[in-house]
Amino acid sequence: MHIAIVGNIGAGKTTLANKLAHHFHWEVFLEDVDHNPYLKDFYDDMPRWAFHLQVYFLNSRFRQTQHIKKLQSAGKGVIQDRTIYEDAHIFAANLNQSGLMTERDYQNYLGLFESMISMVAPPDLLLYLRADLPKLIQQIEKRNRDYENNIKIEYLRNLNDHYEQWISSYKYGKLLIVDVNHLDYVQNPEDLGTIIDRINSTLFGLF
Ligand SMILES: Nc1ncnc2c1ncn2[C@@H]1O[C@H](COP(=O)(O)OP(=O)(O)O)[C@@H](O)[C@H]1O
Ligand SMILES: Nc1ncnc2c1ncn2[C@H]1C[C@H](O)[C@@H](COP(=O)(O)O)O1
Repeated sequence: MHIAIVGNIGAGKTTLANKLAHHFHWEVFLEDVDHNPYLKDFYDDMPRWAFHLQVYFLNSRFRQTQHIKKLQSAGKGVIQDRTIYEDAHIFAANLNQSGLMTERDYQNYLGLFESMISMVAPPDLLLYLRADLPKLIQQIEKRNRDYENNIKIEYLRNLNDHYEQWISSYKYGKLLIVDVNHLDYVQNPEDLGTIIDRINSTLFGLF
């Protein structure tokens, strides 16, 4: 079983991924953030580092999918924090449309993505954490990563628009949308229980 958690920056993916992995006794795959050699530079100068960062994330995410595939064939359950689809359909697309990644670099990137995606199996369940801008901003501030302090509201809004568009046409498998605007699964175990019930119901028909 493979559940992938998707959503904008600060939506609560990592927090939920860890909690679900603990609950189901499955392995968790987090993003390569702390050792990412481009992320800080990217936030300082997006046009300069957009292509480098996208190639880095794409490769890191592709490796992760191959690792997940092996675990799945060994019968293990996996929770994944963010997917390779978001790199291309959300982040790279947004950078290109916002004029922060040239058409030449974007087409080059897409070529690479297309070559890789045929070898990627979609998750059994895609769990989308939908959050409005105030919730995202509040949680990004709460997490307080230096390099995210100057993220523009416009950037988050554009990403949210891309998420909504992508989710509305997602057809690779089961999809569960969770509105996290009024959920606090950090403090409130009942909120976590509600999400777990919905996962069980969507995946196994249980409640
Ligand atoms: N539903 C929630 N309610 C309250 N706080 C949350 C919730 N989800 C996440 N947080 C907090 O918000 C911050 C960002 O969450 P995180 O899981 O790192 O988001 P993401 O991985 O989507 O970027 C963390 O400090 C986390 O504890
Ligand atoms: N593909 C990506 N392009 C640009 N930025 C990305 C990409 N994937 C992740 N990120 C950034 C967004 C955040 O600053 C960190 C971690 O993501 P988070 O949603 O907080 O887990 O990496």
